[in-house]
Amino acid sequence: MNHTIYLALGTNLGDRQQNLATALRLLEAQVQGVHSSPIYETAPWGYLEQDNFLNIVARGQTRLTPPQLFNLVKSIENEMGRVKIIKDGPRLIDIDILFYDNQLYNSPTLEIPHPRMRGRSFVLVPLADLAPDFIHPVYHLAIRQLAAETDPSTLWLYNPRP
Ligand SMILES: Nc1ncnc2c1ncn2[C@@H]1O[C@H](COP(=O)(O)OP(=O)(O)OP(=O)(O)O)[C@@H](O)[C@H]1O
Ligand SMILES: Nc1nc2c(c(=O)[nH]1)N=C(CO)CN2
Repeated sequence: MNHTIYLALGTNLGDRQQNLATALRLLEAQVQGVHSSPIYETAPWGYLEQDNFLNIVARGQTRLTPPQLFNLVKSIENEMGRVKIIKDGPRLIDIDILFYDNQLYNSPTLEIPHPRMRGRSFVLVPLADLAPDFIHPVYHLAIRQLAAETDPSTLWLYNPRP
């Protein structure tokens, strides 16, 4: 059975546009029909003394279960040489699982929907580009409403190089 998933990707180290492209290519091994939002340049959230991020949200279909999908995104983060030194600090690539159909999933290492998306413009604005009418299965609000709660001054459309 195919499941519709939404992933949030972020990067603020090295060649950020290339990092997003590499992560999407690696995802495509196990996720079909990958479609991504426009790229946004976003002010750092949390730990502020770091460079701006590029953020996107991607949708796709997969036969993987939630834990298998989690293993895939972690292996891509590791393969791309992520080094994590500071909480909320700089990273080559960060991939969060936002939704898995409209299911709820909870384990000690994985919670779906992602529990920390509310208030994050860098997640909700690109998500609203792909799925404005999707109803969040916990908050019971449309993504466009959740995006409207966030501060739009913290992100800009990024002009990708060709
Ligand atoms: N839906 C989810 N997607 C990704 N990670 C999740 C999810 N739910 C729980 N986690 C857990 O969150 C942990 C912390 O993730 P990570 O190291 O990427 O933190 P972070 O990206 O700095 O913070 P945040 O998760 O708030 O964006 C992961 O190791 C994972 O176990
Ligand atoms: N703008 C922005 N800020 C962040 C991001 C991110 O992806 N974008 N990720 C973080 C760790 O999850 C911490 N802060």
